[in-house]
Amino acid sequence: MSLQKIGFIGLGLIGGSIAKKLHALHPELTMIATAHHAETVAEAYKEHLIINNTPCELKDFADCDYIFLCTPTRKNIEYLQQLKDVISPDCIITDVGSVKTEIHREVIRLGLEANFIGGHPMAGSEKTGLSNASETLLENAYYIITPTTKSPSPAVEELTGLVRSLGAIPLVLGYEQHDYATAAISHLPHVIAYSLVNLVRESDDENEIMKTIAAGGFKDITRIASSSPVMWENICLSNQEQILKLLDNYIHTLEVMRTNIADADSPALLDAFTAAKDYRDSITITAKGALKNVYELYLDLIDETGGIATVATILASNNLSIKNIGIIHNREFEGGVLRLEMYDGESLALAVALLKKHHYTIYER
Ligand SMILES: NC(=O)C1=CN([C@@H]2O[C@H](COP(=O)(O)OP(=O)(O)OC[C@H]3O[C@@H](n4cnc5c(N)ncnc54)[C@H](O)[C@@H]3O)[C@@H](O)[C@H]2O)C=CC1
Ligand SMILES: O=C(O)C(=O)Cc1ccc(O)cc1
Repeated sequence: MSLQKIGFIGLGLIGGSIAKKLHALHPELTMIATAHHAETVAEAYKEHLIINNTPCELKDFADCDYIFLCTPTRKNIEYLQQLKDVISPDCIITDVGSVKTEIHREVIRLGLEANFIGGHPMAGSEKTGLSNASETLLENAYYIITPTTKSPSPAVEELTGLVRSLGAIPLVLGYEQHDYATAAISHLPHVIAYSLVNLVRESDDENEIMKTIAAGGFKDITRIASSSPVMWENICLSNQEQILKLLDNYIHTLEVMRTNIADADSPALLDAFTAAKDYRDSITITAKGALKNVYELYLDLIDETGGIATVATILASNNLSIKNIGIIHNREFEGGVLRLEMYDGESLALAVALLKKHHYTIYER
């Protein structure tokens, strides 16, 4: 590719994953980075991702074609001001932050619109840091791109191509539209998960009975409460306005739910639960959802030696590669099932058909 030098400010889960994939694709690319912890930079150097073994100074970013801002949202904004006087005229600064309006407003205030294109990969997890970064993290995930009114079209096309080369699905959106949507599908759920965990923490007794018996449902909806507190404090303040709007609506929904439970209003409860179930069930595993697509199936494993090998052989002999495999034991699948993850929707459909032909019971979701 024509790009020669890429700089990273922040090299954690997201910055690290982008750097790892770019390095795998283009080992000749020169990459540099700075991060809060010098060890992160040293580690990235050891992995041959970057050419500096101690954190760069900002002046080192002067000849970068692209600079990826990959720190918490409010920190990214602080870097804009400092980069303004450093970057070359053709440099594109892009960020991966979860909120877009605030950074776009700062870009406009600083007159940096011709040098900025916003970005937000809709992939990630509750984990942090370079050690959890992976070159496959962004595969099949939407990557939202928010150009400014002055972002050069060739640069937008180039970034779109770069995003595609990371294995992600580029989607251009306006920054305000982005922030309302992500407040609903990402930011509010994190606020709810953190609050629910705190409610249980405060309600538990000294023997921690609640914690001990916490089952799949609680764990499913609170996994994201293990996310980085600093990152989420930043997001809540960066997208305060949109989160508050949706939080108010959500509090109202909870009040209605409370009234229906207090009034023992069965029809109202059934209506609410059925509407939610129908909508949730319509978010299929193969549809391009907001987050990374997972092409998975579950099957009852025949309880015999070599059971997993038999399944793997059926798939392999039909040229189907398994991306991930594991045994699940939980209440939902009482006997335990085998979980298989395939690379794409077509492979998933073929795998389902083949295994059904071999009389396996398949569960899709
Ligand atoms: N974690 C996730 O699932 C996703 C996160 N994001 C966004 O990506 C950005 C980075 O998040 P993660 O990579 O998950 O976080 P992380 O905690 O894994 O990494 C953050 C990186 O920023 C560095 N950093 C923090 N403060 C700094 C400072 N003042 N100067 C220089 N470096 C600093 C840290 O040293 C670390 O390298 C955030 O803006 C977040 O909103 C976007 C999509 C998904
Ligand atoms: O862990 C999860 O399920 C996430 O929701 C990850 C995530 C966190 C922040 C984002 O801006 C986008 C994705």
